[in-house]
Amino acid sequence: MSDIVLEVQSLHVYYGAIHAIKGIDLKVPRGQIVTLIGANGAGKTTTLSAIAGLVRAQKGKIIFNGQDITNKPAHVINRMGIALVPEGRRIFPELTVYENLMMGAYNRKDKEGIKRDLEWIFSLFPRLKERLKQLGGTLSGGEQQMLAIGRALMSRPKLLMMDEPSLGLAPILVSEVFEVIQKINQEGTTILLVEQNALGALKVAHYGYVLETGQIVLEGKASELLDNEMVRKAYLGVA
Ligand SMILES: Nc1ncnc2c1ncn2[C@@H]1O[C@H](COP(=O)(O)OP(=O)(O)OP(=O)(O)O)[C@@H](O)[C@H]1O
Repeated sequence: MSDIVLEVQSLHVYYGAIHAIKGIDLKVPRGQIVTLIGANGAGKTTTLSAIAGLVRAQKGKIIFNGQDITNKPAHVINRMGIALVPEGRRIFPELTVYENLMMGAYNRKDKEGIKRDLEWIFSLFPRLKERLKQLGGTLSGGEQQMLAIGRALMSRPKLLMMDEPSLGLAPILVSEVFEVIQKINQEGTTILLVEQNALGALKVAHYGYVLETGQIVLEGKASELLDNEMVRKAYLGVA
């Protein structure tokens, strides 16, 4: 199998007359964390949505594990192994933590595997284990984010996509989220991470793309982007 899990080729997305994505190319190598950074409205969410089959790609191709998944239905793409943790911690507030996690495993039948993965998620997020019977809506913001990530992991994705997982969290939880992202990756999951927190994202990522008004304006190893003058000025707030 190729070393590239995901390849986006010349992707264009329109919302009516708005040309939101203007020919994006990106690659996610197996086993890595790739981050897509950029300001509000740059097109980060739209890119993830197109990959997940939630918005239509008008032009271009999306290749996952060598298969063309462009404009396939979202549930098919999910079943093929791509999970999305959407922006804003969209968990089910009226379901318990356990039920929320099991929603992520809806298309699995391997009971033993599900049990093993639950234990894995508890080792990543011990607080979820303590709150298993609590309703999702009663969790703190940080715990809901952990639950949203845990639920996505319950589908055992080959590619985990996360949209602004650190957004709106207290600083201590922000570093916790980045630590857990790194741990999930070290334990074998390939990750495409969208973030406005460029510093946090570039510190954990292997490779990064900078998106501005629907186009990639810069890409490189994360360590090089951290040293790049344009990135430092525009995204890290340092000279
Ligand atoms: N449903 C929609 N209908 C019309 N325009 C949209 C829609 N969603 C996004 N857009 C526009 O597409 C562009 C890209 O938006 P997108 O949400 O992908 O950016 P983003 O980088 O993810 O920003 P954010 O962090 O705010 O989500 C913006 O100009 C936005 O206004």
